[in-house]
Amino acid sequence: MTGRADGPAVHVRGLHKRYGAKRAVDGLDLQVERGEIVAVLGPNGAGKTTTVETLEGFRRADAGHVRVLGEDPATAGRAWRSRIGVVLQTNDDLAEATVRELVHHFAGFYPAPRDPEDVIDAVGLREKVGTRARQLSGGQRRRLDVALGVVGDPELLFLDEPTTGFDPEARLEFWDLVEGLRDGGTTILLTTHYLDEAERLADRVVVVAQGRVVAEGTPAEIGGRAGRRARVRWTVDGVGHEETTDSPTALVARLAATVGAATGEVPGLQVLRPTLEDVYLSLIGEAATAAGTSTAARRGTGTEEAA
Ligand SMILES: Nc1ncnc2c1ncn2[C@@H]1O[C@H](COP(=O)(O)OP(=O)(O)OP(=O)(O)O)[C@@H](O)[C@H]1O
Repeated sequence: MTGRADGPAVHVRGLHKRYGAKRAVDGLDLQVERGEIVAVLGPNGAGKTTTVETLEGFRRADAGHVRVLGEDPATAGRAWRSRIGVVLQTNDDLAEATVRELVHHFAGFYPAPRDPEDVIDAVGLREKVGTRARQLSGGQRRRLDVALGVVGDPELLFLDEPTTGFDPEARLEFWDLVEGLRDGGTTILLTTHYLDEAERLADRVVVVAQGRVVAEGTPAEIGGRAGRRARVRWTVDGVGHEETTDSPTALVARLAATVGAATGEVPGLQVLRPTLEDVYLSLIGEAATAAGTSTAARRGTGTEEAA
């Protein structure tokens, strides 16, 4: 196998893709290092699927430099494809086959697959090995999709909204599975609308809006999250108080010495730090405002010209 550890897994500069007049991807840059889990977040229509499908070789870019495992997906051949894993929805044509038959069958497509029985264990389908695909629940079916995506032992795995429709317990188990794949050396590019999923799994988060990256960083630091001010709440005689501060520990110590002096407790005390969701919503809000302003500016110019 060539260069399993060479260069970034994904290197994209200035990716553009239009559908008619719609700029779905508008100058997007993205880098994924080997061994990372990167989560791509963004509102509906931001261009995530278009980007990911371009990286998978299913769509052609209009412009830009795209390298996935060192090759251009638009021209890469079968050997390259066997090094990436794509989790597709289980094809209905295969619904009569059992879990075991499908995982073994797919393993046969790859030059150096994982042991199919290990994969069945890893996705938690041991009890369902003899069950036909059409008889699986939605969450079990998605696990089967993942099994088929990883059985080839990919270097790079694309997971597109993998836990949509999962119950909470299944999501937790799935997250363990993804972390196990990362610990085994698989690079993972994840798209998700679940911010808790990104926070739990991602080494880095990339926020896409209007076809571009508007922010990226670790879940703890993206958008200046680590430096954002904390809100401290407490109550005195049933009346709520709130203060925003850079030094919540000092404020809490002061409250303990004053409000809490008599009982040793500060009633209703809460220290609230910005969540990933707070930061994400403000980032895409800012991006929408900026885009709205520039659209309005363009429209204004157009109107003047027409008048
Ligand atoms: N085949 C297509 N033909 C025309 N327009 C398309 C096509 N695919 C996507 N688009 C448009 O391109 C834009 C980006 O779509 P894309 O599916 O990449 O977004 P997304 O970020 O994946 O959204 P979601 O979170 O809803 O899956 C949208 O405005 C969409 O309507």
